[in-house]
Amino acid sequence: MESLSRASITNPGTLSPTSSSASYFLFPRRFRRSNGFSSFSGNLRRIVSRGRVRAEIEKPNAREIDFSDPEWRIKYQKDFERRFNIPHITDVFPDAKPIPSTFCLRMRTPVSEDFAGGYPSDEEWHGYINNNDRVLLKTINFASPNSAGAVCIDPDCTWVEQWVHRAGPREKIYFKPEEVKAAIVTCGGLCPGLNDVIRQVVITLEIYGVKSIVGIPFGYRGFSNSDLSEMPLSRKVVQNIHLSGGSLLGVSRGGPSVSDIVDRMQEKGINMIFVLGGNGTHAGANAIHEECRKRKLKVAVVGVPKTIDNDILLMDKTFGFDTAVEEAQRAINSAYIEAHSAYHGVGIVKLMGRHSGFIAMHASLASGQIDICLIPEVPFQLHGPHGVLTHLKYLIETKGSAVVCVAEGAGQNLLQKTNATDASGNMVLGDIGVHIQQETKKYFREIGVHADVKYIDPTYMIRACRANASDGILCAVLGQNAVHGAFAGYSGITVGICNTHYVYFPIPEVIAYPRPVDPNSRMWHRCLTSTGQPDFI
Ligand SMILES: Nc1ncnc2c1ncn2[C@@H]1O[C@H](COP(=O)(O)OP(=O)(O)O)[C@@H](O)[C@H]1O
Ligand SMILES: O=P(O)(O)OC[C@H]1O[C@](O)(COP(=O)(O)O)[C@@H](O)[C@@H]1O
Ligand SMILES: [Mg+2]
Repeated sequence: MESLSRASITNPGTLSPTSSSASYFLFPRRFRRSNGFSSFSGNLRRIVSRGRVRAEIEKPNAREIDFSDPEWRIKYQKDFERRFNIPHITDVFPDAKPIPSTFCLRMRTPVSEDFAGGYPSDEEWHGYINNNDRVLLKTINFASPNSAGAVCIDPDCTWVEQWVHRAGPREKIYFKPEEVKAAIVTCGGLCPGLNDVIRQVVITLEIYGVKSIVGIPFGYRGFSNSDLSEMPLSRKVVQNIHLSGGSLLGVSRGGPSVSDIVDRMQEKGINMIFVLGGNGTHAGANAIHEECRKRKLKVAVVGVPKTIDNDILLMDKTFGFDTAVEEAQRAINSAYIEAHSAYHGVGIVKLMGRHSGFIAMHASLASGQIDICLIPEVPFQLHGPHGVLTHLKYLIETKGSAVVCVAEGAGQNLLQKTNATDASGNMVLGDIGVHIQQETKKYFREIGVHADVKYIDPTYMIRACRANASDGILCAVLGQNAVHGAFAGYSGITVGICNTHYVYFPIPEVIAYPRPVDPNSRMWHRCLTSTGQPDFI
């Protein structure tokens, strides 16, 4: 099978160091891991003053910013508005005429059982949102770059309003429901909540009156394998799917080229596609959107970010993350009980997080049972006087037991590189959990101290769970908003939650690089306060 060609994502240039009070540097090399994204480098910066990290500098815009220009703030805002503008069908079809929305809130029960004729309604008001509604992206006005967790644009941390588009149903729509053939595809790894999103997309499409809804089996691969046929979807089919984990449609990595996908879409007459997946899937979705524009096809491509790793930029969180953190508690608690009940017990739990340690950080904080939390963003040594193993010895001597939580992408510099990639082009990581387990056993054997080491890897058990209540709600809102976005005529967008409000983002802005845990953030500080761990460098 031909491998999917990589979309090129705009690389947002560099920020010019214009202030004498601060110097700028890029995040160290470890933040520039290759995951197949051409643009994942050099976007995160920090202000350093007298060797100390003060604030994190925001991703700059495409042009260099000259902070000595009195107009820089206005210019930045204008550029921000341009970057976060969401692509619309009328960009390519200026003559496209909108029609009044068929989405309605108050409905009468349809006469037939199939719901596909849409729901009759007598009501005039349906809770539409205005196209010009906006949501504030950043809500803290940092008074100083020294304020903990400060994220700044300039060295003085000037307040700059950044507005993004509010999600929701619009009064006017750009697709006639009877002319829509909608498809849903789920790509990448599993994540709790996929079925919840599929369900809401289908239900909402039916409310608009769409009759033709299909699921593409096994991710983008479903577009190329002739033995995989599309799955007809309706409210009846999806009614109970959220009661189990996984994806009704199946998932996969790799697949056909973007041009082949769009060929298949044309053959099948698909003009609305909902793409559920992580940063790789979204890169694909954006490339599909671009290809449709190039071919002058009136197609809406809308993403719903899916990743338990929570590594999509600018969002409060992605669906499935809460469930993953909650489910991780069971593994951590087991590790704690094992360690606590053994003489000199050491429990080690590995959690997912290829580039980002969000699950490990939140699960450690939530459990209150973790002594050492190791994440990809914070380097550590195992050996030596400041290493993890020396601290484990100290914990065993003082507390009698210890529990370690490690994210799968942590400490990769300590392992032999495999240089292998999966079908999607993601680096295959070395197993840091097994490595720490082996090194811990070896270390205590060598120093002649008894240690009872137990290792738990619950990663696939966590991923296969059904969504918890809070993720269930998030999935429902995101699924509904994805459909509203498509009908409103937007394409190349994705949905997200931002300061508890729901928004549309242009895809490239949220996948420019995998969102990392900021070691300068309050949340990481809180995690350190909870574990009481020292630096391991
Ligand atoms: N840069 C890219 N351009 C186009 N498609 C991509 C790109 N990166 C990944 N994909 C495709 O997206 C799908 C999912 O990607 P993957 O990285 O495995 O998962 P995720 O979307 O969860 O990050 C795969 O079918 C893969 O081939
Ligand atoms: O074994 P698989 O299916 O490749 O999945 C492993 C990966 O899945 C993840 O949980 C999520 O990855 P995606 O967001 O790409 O689906 C990663 O943390 C992990 O490396
Ligand atoms: Mg990914």
